[in-house]
Amino acid sequence: MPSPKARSSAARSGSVPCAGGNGRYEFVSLSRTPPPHLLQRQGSDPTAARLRASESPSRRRGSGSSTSSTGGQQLPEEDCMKLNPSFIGIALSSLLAIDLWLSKRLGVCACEDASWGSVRPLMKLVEISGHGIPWLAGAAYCLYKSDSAAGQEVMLNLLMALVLDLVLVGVMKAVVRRRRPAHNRMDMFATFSVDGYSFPSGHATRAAMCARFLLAHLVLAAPLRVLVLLWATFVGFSRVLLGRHHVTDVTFGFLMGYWQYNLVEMLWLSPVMLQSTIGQLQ
Ligand SMILES: CC(C)=CCC/C(C)=C/CC/C(C)=C/COP(=O)(O)O
Repeated sequence: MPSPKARSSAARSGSVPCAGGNGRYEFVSLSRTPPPHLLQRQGSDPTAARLRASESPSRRRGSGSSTSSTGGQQLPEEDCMKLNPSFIGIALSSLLAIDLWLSKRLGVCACEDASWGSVRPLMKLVEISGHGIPWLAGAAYCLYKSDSAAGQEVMLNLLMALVLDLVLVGVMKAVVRRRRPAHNRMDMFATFSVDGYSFPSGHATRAAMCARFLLAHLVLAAPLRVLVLLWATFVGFSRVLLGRHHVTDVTFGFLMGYWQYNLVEMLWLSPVMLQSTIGQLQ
């Protein structure tokens, strides 16, 4: 990406971005002699060289070398890279900047002194409602108490889904290693070491996956179904309000949790498998 310095000096000298020898953009002065590689291709006519500069990058590709020359000066490859932002690179950096800015602005319960600090205890209750321990304990208890084969099957698969979620999120966090927002206070209860990382939000994956699971396997009245959806949304949103996560951590977490439910359906433990598992335990 062109540095502000590069941009301002380019503006002063009337330079324009143009193609380097390897199809990347360099800054070339319109008022000075064009670089030799442009002159080589166009003879000694600077106007023709300027016209070539507006060609599509794909047409220029393939004529490259590992260094590029500007005004007769050899520039190392890395210097040219700084002047050659790709569209995806710019889009990602912009998204990241918006994400950081928005997450900071929305972290209104990040501490007691924050603008909505008084509702922090309530947000922490929402946090506990989406924590792994109550869900694992609840599913294990329901499995133990269930006296129908269908109920046992559903609860065993919910347990399997919760463990799968912990593993997949743990692996993802360990690979991506994104730090939590700077304004987060690390006062969460019962965390693994990978929970020091931010991407994706484990609460968001669990909320999305469990909401889909409950809606698919429990017979619930319409108001309860709405409540489940509202709960899942609120768990995700509360992560940003508490300052625990960036907006993108939660958005990706929701998508990952939604997809994880598909995986659970694919890996669904059947009654036959259940019988043999119970038989082995007895
Ligand atoms: C039985 C057993 C080993 C349970 C472990 C449950 C546990 C400690 C889950 C971690 C839940 C947690 C704090 C996730 C972090 O969520 P984020 O939304 O902050 O990523």
